[in-house]
Order: sequence, then C-alpha cells, then structure tokens
Amino acid sequence: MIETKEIKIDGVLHSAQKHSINKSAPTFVSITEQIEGLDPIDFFQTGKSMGEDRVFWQSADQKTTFVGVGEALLFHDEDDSYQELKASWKQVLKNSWIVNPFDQYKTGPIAFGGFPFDADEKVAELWKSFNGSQFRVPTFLLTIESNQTFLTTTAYVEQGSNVDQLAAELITRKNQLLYAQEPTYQENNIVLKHEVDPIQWKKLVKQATSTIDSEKVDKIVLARELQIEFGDSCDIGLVLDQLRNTQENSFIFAWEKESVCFIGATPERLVKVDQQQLFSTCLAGTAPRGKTKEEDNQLGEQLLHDQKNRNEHQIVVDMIKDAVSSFAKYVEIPDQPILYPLKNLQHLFTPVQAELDQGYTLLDVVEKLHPTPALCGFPRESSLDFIRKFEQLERGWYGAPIGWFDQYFDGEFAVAIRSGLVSGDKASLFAGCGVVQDSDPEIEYQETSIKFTPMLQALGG
Ligand SMILES: C=C(O[C@@H]1C=C(C(=O)O)C=C[C@H]1O)C(=O)O
Ligand SMILES: [Mg+2]
Repeated sequence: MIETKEIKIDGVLHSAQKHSINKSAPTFVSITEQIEGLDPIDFFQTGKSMGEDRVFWQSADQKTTFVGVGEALLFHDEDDSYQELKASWKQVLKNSWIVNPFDQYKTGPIAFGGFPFDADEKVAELWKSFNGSQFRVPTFLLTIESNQTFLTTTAYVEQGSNVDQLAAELITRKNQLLYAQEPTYQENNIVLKHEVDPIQWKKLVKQATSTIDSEKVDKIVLARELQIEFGDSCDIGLVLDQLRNTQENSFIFAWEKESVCFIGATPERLVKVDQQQLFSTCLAGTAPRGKTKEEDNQLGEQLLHDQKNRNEHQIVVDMIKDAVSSFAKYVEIPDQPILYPLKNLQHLFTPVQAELDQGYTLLDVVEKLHPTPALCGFPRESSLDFIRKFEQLERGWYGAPIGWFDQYFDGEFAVAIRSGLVSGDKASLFAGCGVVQDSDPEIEYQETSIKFTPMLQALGG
C-alpha cells in the first residue's frame, strides 16, 4: 500500500476559486498525488472507452512513462510560432494554483504535443486534425518515474464556476480511470497494404542526386508513404503495447486528436533539457541488422566505415554542433560516431551535450534545430525547397518535433519518425532516407522499406 495523504479536490478547487476572484481571471489548477502502480497501456485504453483523446510518451531509456487522458488546455497555433507558445505557457502559469509535493518526478503542469514538419505545407484531408502546432495539458496525467506512479489532475476554475459540481465530475472520471475493469483489446487485422508509387519515388531519388550534382545542395531527405487498411477499426492500445515490447532504444509516442492518432517508436532524440543541461543526438546513416551475431557485427563495421553513410551523418553533426553552439558555451561532441542498434536497423549515432546559456529554453533550441539535415537535408533552404516542390507526400507531423515540456520548460522532444497516422480502419506509415551524391535509388528504397517494419509489425502486419 502506498501511504498518501488524500488530497481533497473540492478543497483545492475552492482555494483556486478564491485566487481567481482576487486576480479577476480564471485559474489553472494542477493537483498531483501519488497512486498505486497500474499498467500504463490499460490506463490509455480505458481513456478511449471514456471517449477522451489521449497522449502517450515513453522515454528511450524507459525510465519515464506518461499517459494523458482528456484535454484541460490546448495551445493550437496554425502559424506554428514557438515564441508564442512559450509566452502563452508562461501566461497560463502566472495564474495557476499548483498542489504538487512531487515536483521532481515529472509531474504537475506538463504540456504534450508536436509541430508540423513544414509550417507552410498546405494541410489537406489526411492531416486535417493536425494542422499547425498543438500542445495539450491532459485532464488526467499518469506519470511513471523511478518505479513510482503519480496522477496529476488539471482543471480551470473561474469566478462563476460551480466548484462542487466540477470536483464531483473530476472525481467520477478519475475513479473510472483508476478503478475500471481491465479493458479489452482487439487484435488488429491488416487486409490491405499499398506502397504509394515506388517507381516514381525511385525516380525522385535519381532527380535528387542530379540536383545534388549540379547545384549547391549536399543532402536531401525524401520520404514515402505506405497505406494500410484494417478489417476493423485499429486498436491503438494494442499497437502501443507492441511497440513497447519490441522497439528498444526508442521513444514510444502517441498523440490523438478527434480519434485520429499519430503514433510511432522513434530512436531519434531532437533535444532534451534538464536544468540547463542539454542533450541532443545526431542520427543518420543506416544498415540492416544481421541474422547472426557475426553478420550483425560485420554489417555494423561496414556501416562505421562506409563513406556514403559517414557523409550523410557528418552533415547532421556539423549542423547540430553549429546550432547548439549558438546557445551554449561549450558543446561536447565525440569526433567519431558509434552504432545505435534497433530491432530492425542500426544507425550511426553521435551524442551531443552542452550547458544551455541562461535565458534560453528547450523551445528555443527546438525552433533552431528543426528541421535538421537528418530529416530535411543541407543546406536547409534548398533541400526544403526540393521537398516542397517534388515530394508527393503530405508530411504533416511526420519528421517533426514531438514531445513535452514542464512548468520550467524542462522536457524532451524527439523527431517523429518510424511513425504512422491511424484513423479508424486506415493508417498511413511514413519512412524517409537521406539522399546524398552517391545514393543508389534501389538501396534507398530498401532502406525505407526496413524503416516501415517497426510500425508495420506493431499494426499486426
Ligand atoms: C527519415 C528517417 O530516418 C532518418 C534517416 C536516416 C538515414 O537516411 O540513414 C537515419 C535516421 C533518421 O535520421 C525515417 O526513418 O523516416
Ligand atoms: Mg540513409
């Protein structure tokens, strides 16, 4: 049994209302309590049966898991302004009533969300629920950290709010989430897979290499889409469970809006900031895993010494080093990449560490870094130009920052790759690769095929 002093939600809401009357403004209320351990996927699944949109995040080291249910607050910006988001969050926190004895455990007011790959991309049918950047503070946030479990409940209280009614509603929903019967899961059954125009895509890779030859472009990242149909509506809880069980060294994420869910298992950290300590990652250059240990080592060794992949990787290292240096006095980057093993692939990996100068936050770094040459190319403007003109796919949130930040702007963003958008009985998966001067369209095609596998397997394919 966990001994916790029970927090009386109605009492807290009444105090918050007094605060609201004094300030003549609505008060943002956040209450954190420690609870008994429970299964995060069951919690996620129960959220669905309550008709709520959900978020999920598990760090690549598996030390932190978040599950959010419901939406107490949403920042939605079609123009995708990082600075406006920063200002809005500060404004919310200015008028807040926070009850949280467990601050150090990634609890309390935390916003989850993402940005589009390209704010100028026209949003058509596929991504229509995900236009612009969106960040949500869930009504109920489950945090599992250092084997302890916490629940943060978030609400707004105004001068005229019926506080007793609000408290009663919150308690009912909370009890539903914590004490619901074990939820059920439904096997996902893929009935159709459709690769969007692979022949055209290989031609595009060729066109990119010609452009690289003739113009001042070093690298262009090109993505393609795999469309899926299920016999029935896809069970996202099950997909998450599969990703957690199979994808080591990866951030597992899901962000749902109007029942459409963007979900994936990405190995690529964009940036994490923890009390001004900054951690970023250069990840580019890819080989498959071997079937035996020997073959695997051999493929890894080849990758470490392969000029084409080293070149692809170095372009990312140079850019990230430059960008981070503009915010930090020292930046620590090893001169040689190492291997980053995943279930189906291995990558070249260079970690980046720095101490962020005072006055800058996580969001400033995300703004500066995105899109890195790992997802866009180099130089940024010309590669983005090529993608805008010629890539057939609507990227939406694919390849863009997804993550969370807390009340101090500590938090973490990953690059949303190895991902898909699931809507009812349909899904679109995305995979891309870095095209450089000596890229071979067939080999790049195979590389992207393997990059589909983590999601494809998790979807039941
Ligand atoms: C673009 C993707 O992955 C990126 C491209 C890589 C490459 O081309 O070697 C490797 C890792 C990622 O930076 C993707 O998975 O969709
Ligand atoms: Mg590559």
